Amino acid sequence: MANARNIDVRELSKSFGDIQAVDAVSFEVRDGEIFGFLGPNGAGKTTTINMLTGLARPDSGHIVIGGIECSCNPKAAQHLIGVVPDESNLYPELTGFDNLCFCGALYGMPARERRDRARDLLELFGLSNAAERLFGKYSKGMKRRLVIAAAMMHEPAILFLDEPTSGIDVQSARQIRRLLLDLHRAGTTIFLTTHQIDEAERLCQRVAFLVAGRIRRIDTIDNLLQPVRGHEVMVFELSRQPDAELAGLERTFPSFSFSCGAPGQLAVSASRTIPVAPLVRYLDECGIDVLEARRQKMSLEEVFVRLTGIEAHRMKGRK
Ligand SMILES: Nc1ncnc2c1ncn2[C@@H]1O[C@H](COP(=O)(O)OP(=O)(O)OP(=O)(O)O)[C@@H](O)[C@H]1O
Repeated sequence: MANARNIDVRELSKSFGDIQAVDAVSFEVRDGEIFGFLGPNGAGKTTTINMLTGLARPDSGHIVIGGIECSCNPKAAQHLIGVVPDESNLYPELTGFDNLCFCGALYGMPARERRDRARDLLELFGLSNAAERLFGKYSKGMKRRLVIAAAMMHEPAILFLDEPTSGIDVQSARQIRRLLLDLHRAGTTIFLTTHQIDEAERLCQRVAFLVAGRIRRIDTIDNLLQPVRGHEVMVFELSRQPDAELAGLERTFPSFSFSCGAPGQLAVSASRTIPVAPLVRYLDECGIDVLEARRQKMSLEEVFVRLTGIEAHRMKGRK
């Protein structure tokens, strides 16, 4: 059924010369959810969001936003959406307030209405004190907040954000995540791209894992975390490489799995709590000192690595 706040994407593809940036991607974003598009650099996230927001033309496929087929009626679809690009699209020589009013004018809002809305959004985004300051003088975090406010001027049902917290300080990123959760609570559907797995875990109800232009998996965070729930991993830093002791460890502790990672590192995993003392004693009897033992939190990151084979640190490389 047509719904003013959902997105339906079928078999969407786009290539640049020989590069298949997006390859027959299909997914649905449900009414009022925060949906994350997660993938490493070059996975095709920006190309997808650009097609969804009318900034790039698909080679093939269908995009339906709020029940409107975008290729037939792009203008009507545009009215339903707000877009927060990865680069700022506002004017440095205008104040924050004037930038918002200008965006409102582009959407045909009457002068009074856009001034009221601009004031409300500056308040909501914690920027009232900077309303009359030039946008060019804002800090990076303030700029990002104003760019989101600008995208919300015409009260869109659906908000698109490309890497909303990349390149800003931790506190501003936290503030932006809080704002997105507030918008979500107010009923806005949010589609965001990110290469930060922990951000997706904190914000989204569902995520799609995108690798090399294709979707590997789409599911709720809850379902994705199911296989690692109750699972525990301990990492031991040792005084020497424990390769020769692996067989003995496996015989003595049959319910644990052991693997050697970085030099001098032993990873122990189990589907129950791992007691540290017996392992330390065993290693001590083998003449190996335990320098450090730490419990690893099982997270969406672990699930992503298992499903895609891509290590988390590769996700975090910047362009
Ligand atoms: N205008 C373009 N011309 C040529 N190739 C492009 C263009 N835009 C994107 N690509 C290529 O398409 C692929 C997908 O790029 P895209 O920017 O969509 O990925 P991404 O997941 O957003 O990555 P990032 O996190 O680095 O922004 C990459 O191989 C990229 O080099």
